Amino acid sequence: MTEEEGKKRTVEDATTTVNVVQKKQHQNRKLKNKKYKSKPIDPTAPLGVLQYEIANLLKEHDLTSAQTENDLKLILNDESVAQIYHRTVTNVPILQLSSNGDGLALIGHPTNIEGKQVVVVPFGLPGDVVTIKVFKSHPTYVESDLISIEKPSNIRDDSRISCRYFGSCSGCQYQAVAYLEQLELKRQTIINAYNYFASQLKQQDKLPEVDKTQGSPLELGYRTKLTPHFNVPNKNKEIEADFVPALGFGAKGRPTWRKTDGGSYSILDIEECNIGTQIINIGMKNERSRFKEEWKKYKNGATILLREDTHVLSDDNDNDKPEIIGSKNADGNVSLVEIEVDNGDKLLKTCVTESRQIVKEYVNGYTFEFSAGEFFQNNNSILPLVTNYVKENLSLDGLNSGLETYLVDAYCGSGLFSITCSKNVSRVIGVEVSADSVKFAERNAASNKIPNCKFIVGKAEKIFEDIDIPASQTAVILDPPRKGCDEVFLNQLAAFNPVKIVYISCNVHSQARDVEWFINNTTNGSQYQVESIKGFDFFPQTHHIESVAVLKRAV
Ligand SMILES: C[S@@+](CC[C@H](N)C(=O)[O-])C[C@H]1O[C@@H](n2cnc3c(N)ncnc32)[C@H](O)[C@@H]1O
Repeated sequence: MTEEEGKKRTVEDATTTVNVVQKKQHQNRKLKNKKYKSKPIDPTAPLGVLQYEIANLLKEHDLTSAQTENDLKLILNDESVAQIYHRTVTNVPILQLSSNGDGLALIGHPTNIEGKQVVVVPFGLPGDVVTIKVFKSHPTYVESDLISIEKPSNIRDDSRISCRYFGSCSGCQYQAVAYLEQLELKRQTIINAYNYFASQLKQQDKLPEVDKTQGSPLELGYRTKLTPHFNVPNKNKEIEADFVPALGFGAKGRPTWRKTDGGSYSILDIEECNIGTQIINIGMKNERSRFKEEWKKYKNGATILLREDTHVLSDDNDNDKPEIIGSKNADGNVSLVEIEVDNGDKLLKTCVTESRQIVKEYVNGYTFEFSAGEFFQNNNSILPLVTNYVKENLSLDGLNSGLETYLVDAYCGSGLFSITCSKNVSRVIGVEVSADSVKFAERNAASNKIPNCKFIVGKAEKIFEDIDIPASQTAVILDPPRKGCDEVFLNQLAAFNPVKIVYISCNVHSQARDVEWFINNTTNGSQYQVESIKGFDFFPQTHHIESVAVLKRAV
């Protein structure tokens, strides 16, 4: 610690001592009777994962949870105690990164001289030394706002930040970090996830080393879908004649004590988003102008859909020109972006705002159509790399050569993996709960001239009702939503006993939980080994990571 840092620490400790005295004085006052109500949390959702991260931080620093508890009853019932908790703290070293991309640190406890508080610092990077304002308390941690960076981390380079909203928008966390470093941070998120949620497999030495994260070919301008939203003020609230609500994304690092003009304090007004594609940003500009006129028609808030639609332009056939429907500019013309890609194709991009409108994407030579409001992956640039990787890891080509091979695509959406992995497979069966997506999966198989795909509407486990393909010649793709697979499905998957499982997930925590449960708790699970785990960076500049785990039946 430098002399200057030492002085700051002394000031902080002195403040803490004064606060303890103040707190004791206030303890004698009559308390109101507000109670803290904790809400149930999915352990694999960000707040659930935070509890694992806190436990890990305490272990590393030899602290007990009793030493870091916050007295919520006191804070809720005595304003002056709340003021003691919610204070500015200087000279705070950021120790770790949460999987949500926030810094984690330990600060002195305001009412327990022996204790510490765990503090979450948005936009803090490990190695930063920062000044923070604590503004909200929870039983096991406090939330803070980053006020200033006293000493930057060696992975921080603020000159890299290319978005004017970075630091107050909840969308991106890592714009100040070099891209290769971002990939390493995300690899660490995967390692941590398996440590927390597959700890038995870790202890049993049944987990491979996590591979290097595959980067996205586009680091900015990649998002083909954005959904800015707005809230309408309560009709009893007086508003200025020219008032327009904020239209954008969740605000972060801007707590209620820092009020701004207009809109809800929880939504940040956004005019452009530099992780969005060019046409999505043009659509955002168009729709913002329209929204200024039209927001009063809405009783409550709403979300505006901006989804990129792509057409390959054919020079020689005028009849092939696409029907152009999409977001219009102030002159009433549909906004278009024309680009030429490496193979010489000319692509025409529009921005669709109607959730039922059909849009197109091109992946690895295949064309996909789907309803704009339904699920489709959001970063087209990385899809050829992911689909190739999944295909290679199904290893259907080399499976007992001469025999027929089969693929089951559970949670198949509009057929992305079924279709891109269908070559050299005898049959593909996809299952998907959304009937609309299944309709498009069938249509996509037909338009791509893939005759061997069949799709079923239903929950993933429906696939096992009448399965007539041999498990020893079958590989299974899983790509569930964030909450992961349920036990009913995993039990039936294990009973079916396929040779290979490729599990793709946008929530590596539920993936790790499912992989451990499948191997250690299902009938045939112990026959499987985890062959590889690799991250794919679908969302550069953000904390999100897509993880692909490959499981192989060893016997
Ligand atoms: C992450 S998306 C993956 C879609 C597809 N694999 C793709 O990459 O385009 C998850 C899909 O699972 C579907 N889904 C959600 N719960 C399901 C369930 N219990 N059974 C089957 N499909 C489900 C959703 O509708 C969604 O299309």
